[in-house]
Order: sequence, then structure tokens, then C-alpha cells
Amino acid sequence: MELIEYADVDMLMIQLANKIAGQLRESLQSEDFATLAVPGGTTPGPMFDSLCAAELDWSRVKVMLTDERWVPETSDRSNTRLIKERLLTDRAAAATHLPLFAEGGTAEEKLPEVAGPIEANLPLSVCLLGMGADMHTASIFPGADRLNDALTGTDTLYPMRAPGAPEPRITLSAHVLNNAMRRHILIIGQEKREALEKARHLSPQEAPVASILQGTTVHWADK
Ligand SMILES: O=C1O[C@H](COP(=O)(O)O)[C@@H](O)[C@H](O)[C@H]1O
Repeated sequence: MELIEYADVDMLMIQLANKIAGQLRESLQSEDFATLAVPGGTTPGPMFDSLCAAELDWSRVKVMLTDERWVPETSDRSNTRLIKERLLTDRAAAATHLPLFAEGGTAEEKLPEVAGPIEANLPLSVCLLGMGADMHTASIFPGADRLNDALTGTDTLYPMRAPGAPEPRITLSAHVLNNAMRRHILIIGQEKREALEKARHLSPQEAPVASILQGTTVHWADK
């Protein structure tokens, strides 16, 4: 794991967007398509605001979430809504969105429908993850019902229900996240920095983020 500390949050968001845009361009030099996975939640919005304006051939980029809350897009909790409003806009509107949510059923029922297009576009060229103060990443939560499957299984996606998550989830597995060609984590503030340090000495069952730290660049700034 490499940790990059930035002078402030604005600097982090701009420089991380530049880094990801550069890595997508690099992928597009040798591949027909590049696949980008991004987190939801409250942290990455300002980074999306920069990345969406990057000059690159977005028509050859496929964008997916690392995880989704099983709520309709009308909900403020929808990660899909976040990326539609803040990432899949401006130049990045030309990208193809691979949804992690489908209306009309539970995560378990809709999983095969959602997994097909995702699986056709793996491995991920660039994977950006978030992390909660409870050391979850994507929607791989401590204490979750499918925690062990998501950490050790070879399926692409797992439905997930966890005490720390207010709604059912669907998440990319640690297997998929670890097979990404380039991997980053974006975290802000002292609480998450301390959680990250703690996670480095815990098992993935206790601190799911520990399962994907090897080879990952962590981008951090204080609030
Ligand atoms: O629920 C989620 O939480 C994590 C962290 O979110 P944040 O609001 O603390 O930034 C996020 O990475 C994940 O995608 C999201 O579904």
C-alpha cells in the first residue's frame, strides 16, 4: 500500500481526477475499451466534478459502481444517482454506464441480470474505492451476512445485508477488486486515516478494507 497525503481536499480531488484520467488514457492506448469502477457515498463527488471534464475518449470507457445500495434512483441514498449527476456528465456523458441496480426485484433476484454486462467488461482497468470509518470498502461490511463469500468467493457480485448498512446492498467481490489493473482508495479526515492504520493490523473479517490494500494507492487529505 502506498499513501499519498495532499495539502488539502481540493488539491486531492483535482490531482486524483488527473491521475485516473491519465490511467484511463493509458489503458485506451493498448485496449479497445477501458473499465472504471467508482465508489458512491459522500466523499467522491468533487473528484467526479473534475474527472467528468477530462479530455479522453470517453466513448470507449465503461463506468460502473464498486457497490450499490438497493434503493431506486429517486433516493438520495442511490449511488447510481450520484454518478449520473456528477460523473456521467460533461465529456464523460459519452461513457457507457454498466448499472449495478435494476428495478422490480431484490438484489438477490436481480443479481444475474446485473452481473452479465459487468462480467463481460472485466478486469477493471482502474478501480477507485471508498472506505467507511467502520473499515468497510465497497459494500463489504464487517458483520455482513455474506462477508466471507465476498472476501473469498470468486463470483463477481454479492448481495449484502449488514448491521452497519441501512439498506440491502450489492457489491463487487474482493476477487474482482483485487484483479483490477490499478487500484486507489479515496479517504478524507483523521477518523478514516486512523481507521485505515488500524485496518492494516486486522484481518479482512474484522476490517474488510484490509483485503484490498496490497498494491493499492491511498489518497488522503485532512478535512
Ligand atoms: O455506503 C458506502 O460507503 C462507502 C464510504 O462512503 P462515505 O460516505 O464515507 O464516503 C462508499 O465507498 C461506498 O461506495 C458506499 O456505498
